[in-house]
Amino acid sequence: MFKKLPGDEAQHLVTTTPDTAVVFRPAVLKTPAIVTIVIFTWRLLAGAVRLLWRYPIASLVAVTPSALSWLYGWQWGIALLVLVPFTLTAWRLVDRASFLRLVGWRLLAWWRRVWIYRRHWQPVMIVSGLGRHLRGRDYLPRLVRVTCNSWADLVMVKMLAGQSVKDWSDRIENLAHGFGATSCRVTIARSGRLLLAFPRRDPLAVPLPALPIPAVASVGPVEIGKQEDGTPWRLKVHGTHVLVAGATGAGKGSIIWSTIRGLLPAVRAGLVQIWALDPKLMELSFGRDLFDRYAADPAECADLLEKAVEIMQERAGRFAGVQRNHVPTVDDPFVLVVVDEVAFLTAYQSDKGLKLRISAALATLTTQGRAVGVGVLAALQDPRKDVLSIRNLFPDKIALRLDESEQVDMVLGDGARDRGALADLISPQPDLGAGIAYTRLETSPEPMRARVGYVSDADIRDMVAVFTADTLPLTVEGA
Ligand SMILES: Nc1ncnc2c1ncn2[C@@H]1O[C@H](COP(=O)(O)OP(=O)(O)OP(=O)(O)O)[C@@H](O)[C@H]1O
Repeated sequence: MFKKLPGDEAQHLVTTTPDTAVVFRPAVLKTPAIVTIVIFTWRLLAGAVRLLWRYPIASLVAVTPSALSWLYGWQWGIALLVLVPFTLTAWRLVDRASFLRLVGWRLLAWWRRVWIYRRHWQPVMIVSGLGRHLRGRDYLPRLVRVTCNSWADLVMVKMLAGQSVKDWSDRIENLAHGFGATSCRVTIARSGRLLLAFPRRDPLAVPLPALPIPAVASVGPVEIGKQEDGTPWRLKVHGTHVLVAGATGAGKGSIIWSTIRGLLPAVRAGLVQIWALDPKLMELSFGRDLFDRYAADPAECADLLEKAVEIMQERAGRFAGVQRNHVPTVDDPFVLVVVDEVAFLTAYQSDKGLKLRISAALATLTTQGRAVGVGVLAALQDPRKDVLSIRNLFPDKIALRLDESEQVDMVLGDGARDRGALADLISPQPDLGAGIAYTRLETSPEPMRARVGYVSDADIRDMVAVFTADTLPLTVEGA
């Protein structure tokens, strides 16, 4: 309220340098007290109206006990003060979900707005360079609204005129630390307005066990883990191609196995075939019985990829002019080509002939396969362009823990790290960071943080056991 006015600065300009003959003192005009009183009264009234307008319920809660005491006696005011928290606690115990939706998150948002964001807004904006202090006056972006959900505070901000989204995305670390959060995600709400997400807690801090094998045979997005907001992480594999990049031990195996696990009933029903390429001879050999085709030797891998291209071209010829999208059936199942450590077959392949054949087949599959029901799920450790030149042919990408910050944009596309995909900062400790990933889907530029379930060796053995014993559920989606 007691902001410095521009005139206040002038009072301190008293003289020039001591040895000069010219001394000047700016004229200071005394403002009559009544003008100051009117200004402050006006500000007080405007503030009260604004408060009522923005927080009608909170204002009502604050005003009602005083009004009751004044009208009917203090006992009524006290009774209300006891009754309201009692009722709210009872409501929370009986129906937590409706309490949180209607009251809990609003109260929390109000409290966090006042205690965290309003209190620290001015220093954080000035120090981070998002606000300006010019001639005694602060020019700050406006804090429009704070809302809360189960995992984060969502802060709507009106940028200063002339600011760009990049000015904000370059300062996500300043914002996160300034407001006491571990990270900050920036999204555009509408022209001139941004939505900043500050996670309050990390629902992905604890490893997730492997998800149960679904009861229904479906090729639809496969549930493989949990997203940061607590909702299931569903990975689409039919109708797209997915590239998974991560340093060694980041959890690439978990993504591959969780996807296979989710597709298992559909494989049993004949709607999906999984073709596995395992040049490292480690990851996929474990579940060989689950795959329709399996290759480890580079020459066999080249043959297998060319076979997939053949099926793709045969289907393309048959579907031309008849159907534009593939519907999985027993006659034309969805073929998922899973490649573990694709760079072994491309960049690190010493046989030039094989390397050319494999790269050409992969490029053909990733450019033409999705409409005819042939998809590629490829994992790699090193996302540099020379390691995998066809990186951009994968519409959907997943970045697990990466070694360097520059690799994030290589995998997820330009600007992904600035928007909050801090894949290089994921903990290398397996229980804290393995399986945590940022994904960027073809349909959305915003990176999403999630953790995949951990499919252990015992889980894979169980999968093979139920699959070979034919004890999987065989309910087909939509049947
Ligand atoms: N989803 C997960 N949740 C928790 N821990 C995990 C998860 N996935 C993997 N881990 C842990 O990380 C270790 C390494 O995982 P994994 O072998 O899948 O990584 P990778 O990226 O495939 O490594 P590499 O490139 O060396 O094959 C596992 O032994 C396990 O302890």
